[in-house]
Amino acid sequence: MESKSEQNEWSSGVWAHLTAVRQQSPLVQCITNFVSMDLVANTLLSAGASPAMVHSVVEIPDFTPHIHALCVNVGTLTPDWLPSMKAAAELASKLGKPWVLDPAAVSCSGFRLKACLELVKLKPTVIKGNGSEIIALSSASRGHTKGADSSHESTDAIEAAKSLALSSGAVVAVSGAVDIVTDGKQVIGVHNGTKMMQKITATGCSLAGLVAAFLAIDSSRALEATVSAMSVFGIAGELGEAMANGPGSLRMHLIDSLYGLDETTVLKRVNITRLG
Ligand SMILES: Nc1ncnc2c1ncn2[C@@H]1O[C@H](COP(=O)(O)OP(=O)(O)OP(=O)(O)O)[C@@H](O)[C@H]1O
Ligand SMILES: Cc1ncsc1CCO
Ligand SMILES: [Mg+2]
Repeated sequence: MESKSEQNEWSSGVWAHLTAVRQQSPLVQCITNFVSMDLVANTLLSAGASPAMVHSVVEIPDFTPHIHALCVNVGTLTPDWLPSMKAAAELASKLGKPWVLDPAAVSCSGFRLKACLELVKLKPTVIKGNGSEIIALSSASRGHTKGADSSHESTDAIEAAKSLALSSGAVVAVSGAVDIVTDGKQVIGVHNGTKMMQKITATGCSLAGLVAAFLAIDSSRALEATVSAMSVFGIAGELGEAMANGPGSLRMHLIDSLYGLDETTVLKRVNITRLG
């Protein structure tokens, strides 16, 4: 059982992170899939960050030095996108800017798995995937694929996440019923969120973008910033679901709830535990 004071510490950390994002409005470059661009950008705006979907390899040398964080998502990867992703990731790492890798649907082809393994070598600050994605990336093998959806519980991926964190040096985050965050030693569980979020495409991609925004304002504490982003997004989903009639209206209410989140609600709803 988490002690009351530990839970309070997590809650005040989550609120402090959200407040900092709202005050500093970090610029987050997103090289993300076509399905997710709109929801990722709107999620970042609602949280107070500034999204920029800048993809072209020719723009990266000019633009990436100005960003505060980067999110790379391979959900609709083609061979002509990969050089942009690698160039942005390499530059972000070189300039000490935090970046997030979302290995969306990594198991769907050998091409995608190889691309993700190459991106992992470029030192992402955080790797965020669903259970199946983290298991595949950690073992560098495709196994069964359900495309962008997970066929595993996030808790099935704890050992894979720890092993990937240790081999890559990244904090690894697994989204699902319980969001798992690990640096290979500590394992934290974020119990916010609602099942219906799985019925909106790109909620996981949006979460990865949000993690990038939170890293931008606390990059030296990647594990804590990631936990905070996951809790905030989950709480917005919980509040959104209470107003929604189904996934379509949840999408709208999730964005509104994220925008309107206040301190009392955050302090009351944060549900974070140490799992190891
Ligand atoms: N069963 C569940 N209960 C509570 N919250 C959930 C559940 N499933 C997913 N979520 C929440 O939904 C969000 C998206 O996670 P999910 O694992 O569905 O992402 P994903 O598979 O990467 O999605 P996508 O690829 O469509 O972007 C997370 O914030 C997560 O906490
Ligand atoms: C549905 C879908 N297909 C490729 S990426 C994506 C968005 C969720 O990851
Ligand atoms: Mg995903």
